[in-house]
Amino acid sequence: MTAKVIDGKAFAATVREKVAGHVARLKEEHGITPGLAVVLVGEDPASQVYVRSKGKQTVEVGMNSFEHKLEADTSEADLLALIDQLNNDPSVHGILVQLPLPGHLNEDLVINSIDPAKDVDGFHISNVGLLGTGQKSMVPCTPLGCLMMLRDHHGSLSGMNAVVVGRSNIVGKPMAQLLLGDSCTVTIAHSRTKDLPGVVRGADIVVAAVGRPEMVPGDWIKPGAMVIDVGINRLPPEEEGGKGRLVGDCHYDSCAEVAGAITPVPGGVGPMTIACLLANTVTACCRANGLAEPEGLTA
Ligand SMILES: NC(=O)C1=CN([C@@H]2O[C@H](COP(=O)(O)OP(=O)(O)OC[C@H]3O[C@@H](n4cnc5c(N)ncnc54)[C@H](OP(=O)(O)O)[C@@H]3O)[C@@H](O)[C@H]2O)C=CC1
Ligand SMILES: Nc1nc(=O)c2c([nH]1)NC[C@@H]1CN(c3ccc(C(=O)N[C@@H](CCC(=O)O)C(=O)O)cc3)C=[N+]21
Repeated sequence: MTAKVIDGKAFAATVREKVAGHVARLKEEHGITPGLAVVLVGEDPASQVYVRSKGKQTVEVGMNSFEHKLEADTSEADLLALIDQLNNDPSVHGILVQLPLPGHLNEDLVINSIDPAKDVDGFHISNVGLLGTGQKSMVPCTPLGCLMMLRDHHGSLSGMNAVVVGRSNIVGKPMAQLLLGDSCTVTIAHSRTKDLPGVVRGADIVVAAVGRPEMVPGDWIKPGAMVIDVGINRLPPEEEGGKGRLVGDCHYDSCAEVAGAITPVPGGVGPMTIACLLANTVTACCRANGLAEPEGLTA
């Protein structure tokens, strides 16, 4: 079997089109322009690339983009003061603080200082609790993008065995919650899991969010399973120079031989993450203004 390739890049473009339509309507009918503020602390090159790409796409769908770049040695008090200012700015509907933060800053404290209604990452404890209890919340962008692709490819996920490899707060745990919400039987695996190959072999849906290049080989995959590869790993550059190849947490070629469907890296989960960030910003803007929120853009 050769897997169907799930084209996250193309899917993300359709999500952005929907977002752009809602943005245009908000402007025409209500005179409101959704705004997204992105805060970057420090100069991590990968983070700078993502922040630039988010800003560009925010503007392309007609929203306002506010970029705040702070020095790597910014104090916690200064960062909290900026967040307070953004919380109180009515032109800002979404706030994203790029992670990871430099070590001297308390990530939990910073994230929990964001107004939950503007927390478009869905990382605030209040949104985590709402998601865990099946209530309306802001849903983390990466898991939301994965869920959209799974539903689009398969329809109902009810009763399927899903294995999420990785238990981070930003990907693994919220992914498991969303799959549970769609009535999957969910297993969360991690570095202490016994017989990981055996666990993964039982999965109809595999979501790999580990951060280890090409860790999941094809012989762990049940024939016909759906493989969602969240990993973004840059291999060391070759001698000829250049940036080094980008690979996922799954060994693409061998997994694609057995899977029913697979997301590539790049061009899979990554573009969907950014599209869902824009979708969450429109959703937050509608909620803030007491307007009906767009359908099909959240879980
Ligand atoms: N495409 C996108 O939009 C995004 C991509 N990413 C990428 O996804 C990957 C995961 O990110 P993130 O969740 O933040 O990573 P974290 O480092 O926070 O978590 C990694 C998880 O993988 C588990 N793990 C590590 N080694 C193994 C192993 N050998 N076997 C089984 N489990 C293991 C860890 O287990 P334990 O808890 O026991 O240590 C941990 O739960 C990264 O490559 C990251 O770059 C992240 C966010 C967005
Ligand atoms: N508060 C916060 N929210 C995040 O959502 C967040 C974060 N911090 N910190 C970092 C991770 C990582 N992340 C990615 C988003 C898009 C791509 C993406 O678009 N990747 C392209 C390739 C990009 C390239 O070539 O480098 C692709 O997969 O096709 C990747 C990774 C969001 N994250």
